Amino acid sequence: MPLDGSTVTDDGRVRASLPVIAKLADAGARVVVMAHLGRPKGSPDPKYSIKPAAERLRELAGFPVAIAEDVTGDSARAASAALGDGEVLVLENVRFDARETSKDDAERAAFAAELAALTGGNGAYVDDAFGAVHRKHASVFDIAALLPSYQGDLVRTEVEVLKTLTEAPKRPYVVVLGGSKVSDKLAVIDNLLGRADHLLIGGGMAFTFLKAQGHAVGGSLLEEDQLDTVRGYLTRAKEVGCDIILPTDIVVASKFGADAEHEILPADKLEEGAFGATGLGLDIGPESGENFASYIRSANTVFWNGPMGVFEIDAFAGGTRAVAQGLAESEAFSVVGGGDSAAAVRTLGFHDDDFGHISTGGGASLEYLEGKELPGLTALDR
Ligand SMILES: Nc1ncnc2c1ncn2[C@@H]1O[C@H](COP(=O)(O)OP(=O)(O)O)[C@@H](O)[C@H]1O
Ligand SMILES: O=C(OP(=O)(O)O)[C@H](O)COP(=O)(O)O
Repeated sequence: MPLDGSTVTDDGRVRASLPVIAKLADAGARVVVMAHLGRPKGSPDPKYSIKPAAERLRELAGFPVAIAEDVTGDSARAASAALGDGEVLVLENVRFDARETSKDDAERAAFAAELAALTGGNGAYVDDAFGAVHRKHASVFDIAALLPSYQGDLVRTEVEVLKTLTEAPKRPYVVVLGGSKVSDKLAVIDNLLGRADHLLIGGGMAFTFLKAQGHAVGGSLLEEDQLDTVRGYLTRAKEVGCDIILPTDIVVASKFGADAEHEILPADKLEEGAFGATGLGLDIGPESGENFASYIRSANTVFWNGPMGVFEIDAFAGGTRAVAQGLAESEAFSVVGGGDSAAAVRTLGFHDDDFGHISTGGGASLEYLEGKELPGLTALDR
């Protein structure tokens, strides 16, 4: 009974996970899907329940998909024991159990053993969760020590595409970074500096760069403790000949919300507007969007991770739309990475074929590009 570790979160990821699950089920396997969603703090927060994604999977699949009420508890054990050949069971969010993400090897191993036991002891593990291959988690890493383990088609395809970016990117190579997981992404910039020709920075992390240059950023996202690191990046970028391009204008809002008042301000005068020191920078401005798009149009390779602003609210979607439009018009080979970036381009009405490849892993693809060892991949080699 194979286990399939898939990050079935948004619709794009559900669709991306479906082929491997369907292939295993069609071959008559009993498939237990281990999936995570969001970052719950190791307890069952209904906001992060996997059920809506599992129901979506059921709709798309056209074959029986059972949904467990827990991860490795009574419900999961009973449902896995009742699975027939060619049937699929989706466990509740594996991150509802704190041992999934524990730093303690023994705790993770114990949880992995409970997951592996759901196969009845004679199963296999298929890792198709590309979005989580950079995590040393029980359902990604530890379980591979307990069961014969295989790479899923999604993971294989993602790695093949990313290899083309690390081995011989056609230049100019432009990397566009945004989003809100700022501390995750700052760390990868160090490595990208030596590889990309132009690094365009929008989204939440732009404010740590603007602040590092001495500008006030009001109430915008900011990682104070990363300022020295960012200053180091700015210096090193000059030394290695990589241009770091920051927004020159910002959409500043009175508060976070669809009904917020907002205005466009020069990036070096963010506190001089109507909302003073409490204004929130929620998108790059139109001048920056056009500038970013022009770099993208003249690139031969583009990697994009993270929306340029709070694209979920129309007033703050302009920067993300401009970058997506630039990509759709560009001849470059492009990779869009990250669950939210993929969701953004689809929400804004772009189609998958406007881009070279839409990756299901934001953090994972960044760490791959950095050349880091990814636990989910090394576990399979082992
Ligand atoms: N300036 C900003 N301030 C606050 N949130 C932002 C800003 N820019 C982008 N975001 C948010 O970042 C989120 C996506 O970030 P992240 O999870 O890092 O991206 P991904 O999943 O693509 O790697 C979106 O929900 C978006 O609203
Ligand atoms: O959403 C995900 O990745 P992404 O936001 O980096 O694309 C994955 O599910 C990994 O999530 P994590 O960053 O909470 O480990």
